[in-house]
Amino acid sequence: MASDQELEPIKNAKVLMVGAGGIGCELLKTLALSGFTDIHIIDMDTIEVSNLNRQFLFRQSHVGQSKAKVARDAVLRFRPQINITPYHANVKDPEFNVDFFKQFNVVLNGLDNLDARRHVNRLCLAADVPLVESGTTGFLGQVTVHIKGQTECYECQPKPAPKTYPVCTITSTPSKFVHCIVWAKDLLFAKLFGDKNQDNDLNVRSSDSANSSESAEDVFERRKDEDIEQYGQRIYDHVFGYNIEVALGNEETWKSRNRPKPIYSRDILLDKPFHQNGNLNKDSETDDASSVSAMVCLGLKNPQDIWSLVENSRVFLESLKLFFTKRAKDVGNLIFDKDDQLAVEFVTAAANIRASSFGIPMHSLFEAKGIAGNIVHAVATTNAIIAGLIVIEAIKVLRNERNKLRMTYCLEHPSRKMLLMPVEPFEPNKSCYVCSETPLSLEINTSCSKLRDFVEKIVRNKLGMNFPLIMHGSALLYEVGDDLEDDMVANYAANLEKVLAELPSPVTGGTMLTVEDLQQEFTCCINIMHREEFDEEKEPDGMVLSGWIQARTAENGERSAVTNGESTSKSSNTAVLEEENDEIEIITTEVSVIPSGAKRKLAEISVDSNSVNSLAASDLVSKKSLDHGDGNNAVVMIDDEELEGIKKKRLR
Ligand SMILES: Nc1ncnc2c1ncn2[C@@H]1O[C@H](COP(=O)(O)OP(=O)(O)OP(=O)(O)O)[C@@H](O)[C@H]1O
Ligand SMILES: [Zn+2]
Repeated sequence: MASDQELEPIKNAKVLMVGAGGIGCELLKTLALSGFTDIHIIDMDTIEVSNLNRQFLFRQSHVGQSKAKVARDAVLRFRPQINITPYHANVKDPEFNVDFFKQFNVVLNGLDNLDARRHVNRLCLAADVPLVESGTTGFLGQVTVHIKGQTECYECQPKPAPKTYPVCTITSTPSKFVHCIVWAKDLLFAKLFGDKNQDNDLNVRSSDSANSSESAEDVFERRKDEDIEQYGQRIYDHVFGYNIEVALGNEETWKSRNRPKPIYSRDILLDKPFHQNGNLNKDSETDDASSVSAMVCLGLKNPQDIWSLVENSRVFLESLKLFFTKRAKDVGNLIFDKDDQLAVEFVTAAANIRASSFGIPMHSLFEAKGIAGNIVHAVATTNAIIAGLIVIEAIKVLRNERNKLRMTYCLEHPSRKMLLMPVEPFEPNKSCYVCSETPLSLEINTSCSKLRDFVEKIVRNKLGMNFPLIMHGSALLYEVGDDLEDDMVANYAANLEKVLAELPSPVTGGTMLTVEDLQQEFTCCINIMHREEFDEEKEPDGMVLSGWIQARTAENGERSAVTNGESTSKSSNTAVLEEENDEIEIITTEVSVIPSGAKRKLAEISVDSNSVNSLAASDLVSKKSLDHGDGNNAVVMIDDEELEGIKKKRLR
């Protein structure tokens, strides 16, 4: 039992929790039961049915209500004497500025995306408030402590890039089910139901147009004289039949691979009644677009069943038809969403038919949804363990027990009979552009790239700034803010459309730009280097940001640099475990959010499409990672020798 004196720093502490989801619910409960009396909590979300299995402060009747507010009410029921202040808001909102952060003794993150984590990290640095950061993915989890000037900040280690697949694997030579899912989701689904202006590398030429001298017709366009059934069958035959035959013509490709088999709807659905077993669900007629389901229409009930090729073909045609008849308003704007039942049905069916063609085992809708949505099912126990560890570290921070601070990793399999691995925190990375003053370098074609490209791709996406201000010497090139004069707004808008070298204060090779985020109170300098050409596949942004290298470790010398993680907006608490330079990465990935109108290159096609969030365990744990199935989950095994190595890499 702790003495009154020991409890004093806890009782007097004012803490900020960010996120009231899986970790957040556990954390709020544990804080309240540990003696904390002044807790502020920010969460921007409302409660969803899918949260109820693990976010135990919420009940069915709370669905649709603010997570932060309901969590507060639930905890006050068993700890009525404490103060909990909820904010149903985005932590990136301007009200949560440096002054707001300064009122807290410690900030505790229970977030699920890189964007928000980076933002909180910067505010904690600017306000000089310690941050306890956390993340879980299935059985894996981690808690890290970040104190300005004493330990690494959250961004000291660059986050790994999302897992990507070579374009040709996706379009021509899939060998795993995940390749078929990526094809179905990022190419076929996007082509049929998404923004027509997006880049898409599906073969759009049919046999008719290939033979004709006229310019190729896009086979994915519905013809005027075609009913929806005919259209669906034509798409089916094109993507699973004709395109495979075309691919088979390239003999070289198949010398070392199994040849795929073209599949035509007439061969699969021949003589089969349209609705199987007579169990068509006639009651499925509904006007509610969100509940439209091909499975319901076809009487397929169990999402864990693996459908036959005939069933997959039926679901493919039915879901395509339903999109064009019941969800016609959405067509043209759709982005795959794991919570969109009809989209998941279509993608499952399309991926399975393609898998069947390439001799790859088919999967159930449940499994396909998990792969397409990058879902690693959350484990409530991991969240509870991690929340407990956050509170332990928070208490050490409040008691100023600097030497006792630990970053702790929750493993899937015990190592030396231990499931939890504590590691002393690292010192700050001297080349971190966030917590040190090291300038970054940007290679860019200053005579073609516009200021807008620089702002979108570098300042917002790579550097994660929300309210940027860009200066060249004393000349202001760009600024965002509510209180700007009209002529300044017009001036900055005009600057955005100018190429760098033609700005009022020209930006060319050798220019040093200062970029500042007024809300995050974060400044960094970027050394501009002019470069004429970029490799479209390897450098799709047409610019390369560098200078942010990994810190030295005592034993290994320089760590190799990995690329920056991308910023995102909405996310889900999902994860993959990836190999990177022989080290383990625990990565929280996010559901695709493709900004409307944004064009994506095929080179960027990935399971999680465009964003990754990492809690960089990479520098701590050597690994043997056994990839299971489609690479979404991996078993971590750490042997004794490796454990010794970890111990040696401690903060000096
Ligand atoms: N920028 C942000 N501002 C405030 N809260 C945020 C922000 N980003 C994420 N969050 C919150 O962090 C919490 C993370 O919780 P969790 O990882 O359990 O995700 P979830 O959305 O509840 O569940 P799932 O994604 O698995 O359906 C969510 O409640 C989410 O609303
Ligand atoms: Zn740093």
